[in-house]
Amino acid sequence: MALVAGRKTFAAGKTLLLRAGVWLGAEAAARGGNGARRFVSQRVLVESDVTAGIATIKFKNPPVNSLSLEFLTEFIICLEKLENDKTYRGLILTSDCPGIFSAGLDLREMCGKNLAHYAEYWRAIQETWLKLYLSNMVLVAAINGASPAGGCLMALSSDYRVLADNPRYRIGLNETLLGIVAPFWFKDVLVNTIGHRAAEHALQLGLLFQPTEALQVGMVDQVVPEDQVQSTALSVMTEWLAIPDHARQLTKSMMRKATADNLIKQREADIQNFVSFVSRDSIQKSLQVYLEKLKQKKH
Ligand SMILES: CCCCC/C=C\CCC/C=C/CC(=O)SCCNC(=O)CCNC(=O)[C@H](O)C(C)(C)COP(=O)(O)OP(=O)(O)OC[C@H]1O[C@@H](n2cnc3c(N)ncnc32)[C@H](O)[C@@H]1OP(=O)(O)O
Repeated sequence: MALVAGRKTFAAGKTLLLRAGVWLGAEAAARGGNGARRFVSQRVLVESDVTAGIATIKFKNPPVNSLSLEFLTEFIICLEKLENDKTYRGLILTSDCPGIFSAGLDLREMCGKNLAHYAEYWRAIQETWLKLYLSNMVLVAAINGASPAGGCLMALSSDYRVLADNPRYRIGLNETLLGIVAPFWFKDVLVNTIGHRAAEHALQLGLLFQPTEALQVGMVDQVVPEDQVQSTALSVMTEWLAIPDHARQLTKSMMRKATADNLIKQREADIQNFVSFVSRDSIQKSLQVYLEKLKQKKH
């Protein structure tokens, strides 16, 4: 396994510094005789079935799989490796943390940091979304836990969503509850998924849906017993992979390009918007209060 510190070039000629310890290793991990491979990085586990052409990424950033800059850096590298390796036609996204798919953006990346950090962080968020949303692979989200805000966006960016039937696993874009605003491209993805009226309602109220409600509103495609999430994701994947790649990929691109282009053409302005929004005193205060509430919940 190779541990490196280096630079990763992102779109718009910008760079994101890779933190020491990020896995870039080639297929260092175990390679079984049955075509199964397992890549190991610190926060992102990649298991793959080479024969089936299916990889599974398991988020492993305890306690809540928050989308920290370090997590995003590893995640983007894994996605790029899979995307560029024509062995893989399908990717399942799921969590290695019991009960949590992802808690969304890491609030600590948005609090008490300098402007350059906010800009770097937001660029990584944009990059992650663009890579997920425009992936040539079939993406199936096997949602095995709570999935608020940025966690919900990751699921919504997949082609199909299977959610575990557990009332504690709520999913939605709850930004307004934190006193912040979901950016326009989060909103666009939600509108594309559940329609304008339902999205307006959900976004203004910051609704987090229980599984049956999420199914009803169209935020997820299937709700299944918890122990069947992975097997269902796999059988959905098999169905989708039966479609010729070129036809499916062109269709996916036709459906998604305009939404992605909307961000691509104004990436820098979007970063500046985020930086000036999040660095306001009032927003910093709201985020701190929210984080404090999360901490106190336990006591
Ligand atoms: C007009 C122009 C507008 C432009 C604006 C542009 C952008 C602004 C908007 C940016 C978009 C943001 C999207 C987001 O993703 S914001 C993040 C939203 N996330 C949440 O609200 C989730 C919060 N967390 C929870 O609800 C729960 O933690 C849970 C995920 C349901 C899990 O519950 P539980 O298992 O009970 O765990 P705890 O609550 O006890 O948490 C354990 C531990 O983790 C910390 N933590 C939780 N969530 C986060 C997080 N998102 N970031 C950082 N840390 C988190 C929590 O504080 C606990 O820490 P301690 O162990 O230290 O107490």
